[in-house]
Amino acid sequence: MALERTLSIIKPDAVAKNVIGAIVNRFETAGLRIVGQKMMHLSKEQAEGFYAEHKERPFFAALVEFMTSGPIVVMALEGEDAVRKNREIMGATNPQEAAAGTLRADFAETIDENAVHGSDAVESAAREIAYFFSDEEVCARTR
Ligand SMILES: Nc1ncnc2c1ncn2[C@@H]1O[C@@H]2COP(=O)(O)O[C@H]2[C@H]1O
Repeated sequence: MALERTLSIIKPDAVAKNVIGAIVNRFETAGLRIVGQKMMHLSKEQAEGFYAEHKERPFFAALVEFMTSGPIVVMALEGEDAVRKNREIMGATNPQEAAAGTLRADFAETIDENAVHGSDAVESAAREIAYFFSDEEVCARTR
């Protein structure tokens, strides 16, 4: 299985609930390693740019408003099969459909405020990591 990197965002609702550590613990327990991490408060332009693929969707304005409503934690996660593993840990986009024990089942109530984001493919992961992190801010694990 391939060593991959993926982008994870702990969204403003989850940061407000003070569950950053609980969420990070799920990733680490599953064998994913944090190779980049920072807290940010996105500007409208940063949020619009990150979610540009959704700009024609009816929920776009609400999504940008939500993602700029408070700080977020962005992380580059590394591990075997990291993209799929992250998505499995997160659960379905809509928390009402998320499997028991997943982050969205445990920490989110609505599809609009669903606690976490994760890249959906290796290609989008590379783009999304580069959106938030410079090369120097992603640190290969050397031990
Ligand atoms: N109908 C919808 N389909 C997909 N995403 C939605 C929808 N409504 C709101 N969203 C939000 O838009 C976000 C886009 O990507 P995320 O994985 O961050 O999580 C998604 C949801 O929080």
